[in-house]
Amino acid sequence: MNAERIDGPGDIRIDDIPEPTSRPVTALVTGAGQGIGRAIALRLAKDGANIALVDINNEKIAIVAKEIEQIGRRAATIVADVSDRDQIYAAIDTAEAELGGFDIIVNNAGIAQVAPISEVDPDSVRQILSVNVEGVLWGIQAAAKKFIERGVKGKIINASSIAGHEGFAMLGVYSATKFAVRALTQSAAKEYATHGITVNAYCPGVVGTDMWVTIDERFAELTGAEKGATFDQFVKGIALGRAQTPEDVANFVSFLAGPDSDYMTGQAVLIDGGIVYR
Ligand SMILES: NC(=O)C1=CN([C@@H]2O[C@H](COP(=O)(O)OP(=O)(O)OC[C@H]3O[C@@H](n4cnc5c(N)ncnc54)[C@H](O)[C@@H]3O)[C@@H](O)[C@H]2O)C=CC1
Ligand SMILES: CC(=O)C(C)=O
Repeated sequence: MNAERIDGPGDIRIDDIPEPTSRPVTALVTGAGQGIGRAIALRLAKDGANIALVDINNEKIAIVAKEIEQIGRRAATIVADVSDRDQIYAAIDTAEAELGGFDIIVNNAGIAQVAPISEVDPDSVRQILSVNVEGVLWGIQAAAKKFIERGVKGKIINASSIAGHEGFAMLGVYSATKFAVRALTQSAAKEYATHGITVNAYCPGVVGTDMWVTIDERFAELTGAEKGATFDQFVKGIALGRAQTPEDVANFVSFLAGPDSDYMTGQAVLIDGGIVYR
């Protein structure tokens, strides 16, 4: 038997199994100041990446930067609003200049809106569309341009939600933005595949972050529910029986950012403990 061959069917050679990436990669994470974005930034740093932390909140990303330095990776803090296209392009330039590369973008920043459809108004709709949809769109566009310019087979990873697979009462506009993220993910995957760029999305369920505190408070105002009751009710609907942690999401994003997902593109994967089944 050829010593380089692995027993079993097929024609796999040991040499064909990829080595883990040998150089540190640079990942840019938006909404990295807290919650899911912070957990993703820390996890990707543990995986070996240097991290560009993008957020509108400077104090929060400064704290996360210190945590990343404790892990032994480098961090750049970049204050930018994802809804502003120029700021996203500038953020990527800064990340590349400060960290010496740019390989992965996680378009994580997002905001929630809780309102019945009968009450939504044009300003609030424009605001959530600009952050959750335009923010992801500009991130995809700017990252893909840079990857193509540099010949990098980069990874684009977007935040959708269970609400991107199913419309929820009082979350209609939010749900619409997260369906839109799935559409952008699929279209971009098709447009950029020939450059070796992959585009995927993660769809969390009920994650105990500040976003859910706000959602719960707003449900309480609108429905008269006790504070905490809406969150508890959503958690009761989770097959695995507990709320999701930001780290549960980050574990999956680590897979999307790493070489094991190289043959996957255009997918928006539910990682929700069993709430929505598709
Ligand atoms: N918390 C949850 O249960 C779920 C969250 N998601 C999505 O995951 C993503 C992260 O959510 P969380 O960590 O829970 O939110 P969060 O509200 O705890 O944190 C969001 C972060 O994004 C930043 N941010 C907000 N607007 C921004 C803008 N225009 N530009 C740059 N940064 C901005 C905030 O300053 C904050 O640091 C969002 O896209 C959200 O829609 C999806 C499914 C479930
Ligand atoms: C916050 C979120 O994405 C929900 C309620 O699905």
